[in-house]
Amino acid sequence: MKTYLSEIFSSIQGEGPYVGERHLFVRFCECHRACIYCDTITERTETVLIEMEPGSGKFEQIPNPLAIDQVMELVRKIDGKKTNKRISLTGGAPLLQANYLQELLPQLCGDDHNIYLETAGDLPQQLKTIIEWIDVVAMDIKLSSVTREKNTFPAHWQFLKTCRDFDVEVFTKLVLSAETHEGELMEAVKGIKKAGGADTLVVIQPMSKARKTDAVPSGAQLLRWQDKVSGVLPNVRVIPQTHKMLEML
Ligand SMILES: Nc1nc2[nH]cc(C(=O)O)c2c(=O)[nH]1
Ligand code: SF4
Ligand SMILES: [Mg+2]
Repeated sequence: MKTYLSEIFSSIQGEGPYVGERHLFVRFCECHRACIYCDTITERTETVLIEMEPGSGKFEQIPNPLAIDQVMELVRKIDGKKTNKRISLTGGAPLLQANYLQELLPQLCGDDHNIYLETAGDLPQQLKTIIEWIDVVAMDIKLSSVTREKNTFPAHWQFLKTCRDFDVEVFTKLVLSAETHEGELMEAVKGIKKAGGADTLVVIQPMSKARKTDAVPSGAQLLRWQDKVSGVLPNVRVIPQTHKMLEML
């Protein structure tokens, strides 16, 4: 089996509650969504860019698609000394490649890697097929007032409930822009409470300026939303994308 990857690199996790940890990022091509703030190329690429020496800005290119053995060999080469605390599967949408992950993840776990899944959080059926190998799920709850797409709350609730049913560590991430509709935000938070429980961690991630939008939220908006959200779910943190401040991958 083969898959299309866009990048493999080691960096400092820049998002969420594990911010600051060293992670090995494996980025999958292709996505079923089109968030207006997307900062990633989501098309299939001809080659995968591999930063063999972290932070060097120098990339080896290997033609896509990649077989499982090729990915395992690359991971062993880059992370031979196990300097990375976790392997972050990101995209694009890694869950679109669930069949591939069913073969790759047992091998990565066999090498004792901790698996962190970065996901749009809306493909519950695909999640079920690989959840046994996942250690941490970083799931988005997409607001249509922010993404400019149609609402997908029911899929998010099923997804979050699946994480809870399988007892897998999960946190929710709400990317908020200046255009966030407060009613939609509060509906999302109530949905999170119902599907995930009152102890579910909510990370508010202020949208970063992107190619198609510069509607970054103000400090006053973030403070207001943190107050409102914490009225429903007490465990809420505002964490910006720190790797962008550092101009790192
Ligand atoms: N440093 C760093 N941290 C990240 N956390 C989530 C990322 C992503 O693109 O999914 C990301 C990324 O691209 N780089
Ligand atoms: S889900 Fe992620 S990768 Fe896909 S379009 Fe949205 S921001 Fe981009
Ligand atoms: Mg990113």
